[in-house]
Amino acid sequence: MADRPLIAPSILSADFARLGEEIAAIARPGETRADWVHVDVMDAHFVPNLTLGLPVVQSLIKSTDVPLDCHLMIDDPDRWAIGYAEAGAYNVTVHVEAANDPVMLAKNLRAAGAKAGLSIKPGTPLEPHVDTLKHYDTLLVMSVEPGFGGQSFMPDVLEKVRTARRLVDTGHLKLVVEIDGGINAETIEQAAEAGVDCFVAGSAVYGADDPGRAVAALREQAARSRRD
Ligand SMILES: O=C(CO)[C@@H](O)[C@H](O)COP(=O)(O)O
Repeated sequence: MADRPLIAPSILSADFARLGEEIAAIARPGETRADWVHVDVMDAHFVPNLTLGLPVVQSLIKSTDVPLDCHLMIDDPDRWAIGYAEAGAYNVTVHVEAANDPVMLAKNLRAAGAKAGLSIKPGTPLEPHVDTLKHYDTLLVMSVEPGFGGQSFMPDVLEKVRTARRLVDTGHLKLVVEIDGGINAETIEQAAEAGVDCFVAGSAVYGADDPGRAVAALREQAARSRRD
């Protein structure tokens, strides 16, 4: 398990006209600093929303030293994901429902210098992919249907988190278990109890008056609730 809970604010809930400042607000040294910046790339095909792509990510990488956690909600990630790794993204996550050969893609992402992540939608079972988990650095369990921020947390997915936690702990895998969707002061405790390492939070961070303080508060709450 990660030494301390990781908090990854999702810039989907930030002001896109002031992205640099919004990231700077969670990048100052100290407890208010985010561990990763979560970047939701959406193509209006895999999900019914359109956000940003590689040129914006390239600019963000130049503008911050907080590692970028790129979550690709796009069709054909086998073709597009590598560009994010080559641009210097810290972690590149693709959807198991979208990739043709997610294991090969993970190998290519690692060869390009990035961590490789696999994401699963709420309705996608984990079991068929258990044997492949050793090929990934992160497992992003979606706790809302991907596409939009501000949705309600789906507690049913916690069973998948518990399974993933057990597999990581018993198999000594170096896999960060990440959760995304509806994480806030009310829901983070159950996610932490289930064994999540990294918490993506959009509206709970960027909807707060002080995003940095929200990061610190979420991390503290998760730390109190995690099982060690
Ligand atoms: O990937 C997604 C949505 O598809 C998420 O990253 C959301 O952006 C999280 O936002 P909140 O649910 O925390 O508001």
